[in-house]
This record gives sequence, structure tokens and C-alpha cells, in this order.
Amino acid sequence: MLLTDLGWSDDLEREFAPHAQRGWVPARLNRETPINYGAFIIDEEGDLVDLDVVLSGKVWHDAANDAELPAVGDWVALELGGENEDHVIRAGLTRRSCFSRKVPGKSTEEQVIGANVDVVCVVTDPGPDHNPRRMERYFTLISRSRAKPLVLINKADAFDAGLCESAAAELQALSPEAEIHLVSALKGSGLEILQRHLRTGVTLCIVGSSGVGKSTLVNQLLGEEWQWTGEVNEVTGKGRHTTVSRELVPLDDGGLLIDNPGMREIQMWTDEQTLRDSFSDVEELAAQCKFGDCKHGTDKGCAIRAAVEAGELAPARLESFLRLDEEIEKLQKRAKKRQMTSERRAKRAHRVKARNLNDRIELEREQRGEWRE
Ligand SMILES: Nc1nc2c(ncn2[C@@H]2O[C@H](COP(=O)(O)OP(=O)(O)OP(=O)(O)O)[C@@H](O)[C@H]2O)c(=O)[nH]1
Ligand SMILES: [Zn+2]
Repeated sequence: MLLTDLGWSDDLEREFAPHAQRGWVPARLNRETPINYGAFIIDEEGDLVDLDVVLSGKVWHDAANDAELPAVGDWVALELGGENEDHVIRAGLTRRSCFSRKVPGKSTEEQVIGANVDVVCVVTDPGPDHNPRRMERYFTLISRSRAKPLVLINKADAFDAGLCESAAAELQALSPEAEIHLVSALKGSGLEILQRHLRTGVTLCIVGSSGVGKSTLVNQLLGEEWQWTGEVNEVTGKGRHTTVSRELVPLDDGGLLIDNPGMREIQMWTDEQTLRDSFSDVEELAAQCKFGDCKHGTDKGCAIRAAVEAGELAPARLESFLRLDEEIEKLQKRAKKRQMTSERRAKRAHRVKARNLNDRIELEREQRGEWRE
């Protein structure tokens, strides 16, 4: 195996030159747990080796926030440790692309799903999972990530052909440049599309709601012995995933896959504009309300209420729409707080560095006999 099979390029080689001089080796992070990372290196015999590695304090300190910390898919400079020693990540290399989402729950932190991802494959279906608003947000995030968007509308075997076609057309209208296909993982179609993208060194990341058939697709790519399974656990009613952390997996036929086992409905990294955009359909309705200052409560001639009553808009969406301004205000407050924390952290790190430098200067003076009380 070669480094290029893992996605290594001439640009990276150039950037890595100073690290190579220090005896460090290039490694690509393939997994992330709360306590450490896993990394692939290619050893002298040309074999792929999977190592447990740790982060150096410097890399940790230099990251302004979690999103800047090394993540699955990142290329790093690794100092190999001897026996009973840790292998240490000494530096991160520049990301070519970065696909991220908002951390589940209340925080506004950004979480990296995959670094250096070439293609983000969103799996959906023509029926219950079909949701143009959500797909719009996926497209926004993918274009921000600099990866290529690929949409697989799965389970085409189980839905009426007309419905399939109209779902595909509706999504295509949102993003003319996205590649969109109707597939059936069950019948084995769709696999060849993934394989066509997965050329040597290409990294593809699979995302999508629970139950759309991601595992079924991945299982076909990875073969039988892979731990993912579409079988439903009798007790929990959920798929039986033996791993919950994200992983970068090199495939036998070329290319690399970032899977997202256990990933539920994606809650994406969203800023004010994305949040507003996701309610553009409701905004459109609001423009049709009789009164310009309609509160969409009991006001006469409210187009939004009318849509809810006609069953064209989910009541829950109206609720979220009414809380939109409040949500945006919270988002801004949290962003401000986060900025203050990271500034404080940076100042502290700076003080520590300055102190270390002073200590070293004093030590060197002492060694030269220049030190006087
Ligand atoms: N009819 C039909 N069913 C499918 C197809 N692909 C997957 N399924 C079924 O859909 C169910 C869910 O599939 P999974 O592959 O587990 O879905 P998932 O996206 O991995 O779901 P999570 O693991 O919860 O994220 C399973 O019962 C599959 O057999 C398909 O192409 N056609
Ligand atoms: Zn109204």
C-alpha cells in the first residue's frame, strides 16, 4: 500500500518536508475516541499499520476551538514512540476540506464529521425521509465543506416510480450541481455509483437519517465480515452497531469511507442565515398574511394558521417558527460566550508560553555563568 492510497498528495508532501526533517512520519487519523485517536501509517515494508496515538500539548493549545483539533480524516505529523512510549501527534497538516455539523444538544459548538472529505454522500428515501428543507441545509453545509455533493435516494424498489422521480426532481432543483440518483441498496443498485466515486485516494463520507439504508449500502461495500449490520435488535428495536465512533476505512477496491454508525438525525452546524433559510417556506406563507404585523396567533387572515388547519404545514414547524427570533438570539449569545472563552484560553496559553521562554533564557544564562543574584 502507498500513502497515495490513503489520499496523500504532492501538496501534502511539500507541506510535510520540515516535519520529515525532524524524523516525524505522515499519518492519517482514522478514528477518534474521547481519550485518544487512531492513525494509519505506511511502514517500511509498505504495509498499512493502525496505531493508537495521542495529541501533543502544543497541538491542543494551538487549537482555538474543538473544530480546529485534529479529527477523523486529518493528516498529521506523528512522532513514533519507542517501546512502551506513546506515538505523539506533533502537528496537523492543512485541511483540503472539512465537513462539519452542530453538536447535538444545546451547544453551538461545531463538530467535524470528516476532514479531507472529497465526496459527501447523503442517503435519503422518496417517502418518509424526503425533506427538501433539510436537504437544502445539507447542500449548504456540503458547499461550505468544499466536498462534492452526492445524493442517493434509496429504497426506490419500495416506492411508486412517479413518486421517486418527483422526489429526485425536487431535490435536483435545490442544487443543480449535485449528483442525484435513485437506488436500491436491497436490490444491489447504488453500489456501482459509490464505486465509481471511490477511486484511489478519494474519501467519501456517508450521512443521512436513521433507517434510510446507510448500513445496508456500507455492508455491500465492505463485505460480509464487517461489523455493521442492518439486522434489528429484538430488544432495543435498533440496528446492532458494535461501534459508536466514526471511522475512516480504506476499501479493498480503492478509496476510503467515513462511516457514521449510530448517527441519528443530523443536527447541523447552523448560523443565523442557515436557520432563517430553513424556514423560507414559512416566511413565504407569512408574506401572505392579511396584516403586515401578523403575530400568527389569533390574528384574522393568518396564512400560516390557515396552512396548519389545511394540513399543509406541521403545527410543530409553526411552533419552531414562532420561536425563531428567540433561537437566533440564544445562538448569538452562545457564540459571544464561546468567543470570550477561547480568547481567555488563548491568553492563558500565551502567558504559559511566555513564562516557559523566560525560564529557558534564564537557564541558558545560568549555564553560561552570567547569572547574578
Ligand atoms: N425496500 C428497501 N428496504 C431497504 C433498502 N435499503 C435498506 N432497507 C431496509 O431499511 C432498514 C434500515 O436500513 P439500515 O441500513 O439499517 O439503515 P441505516 O441508515 O443504517 O440506519 P441507522 O443504522 O439507524 O443509521 C432495514 O430494514 C433495511 O433492510 C432498500 O433499498 N429497499
Ligand atoms: Zn400570520
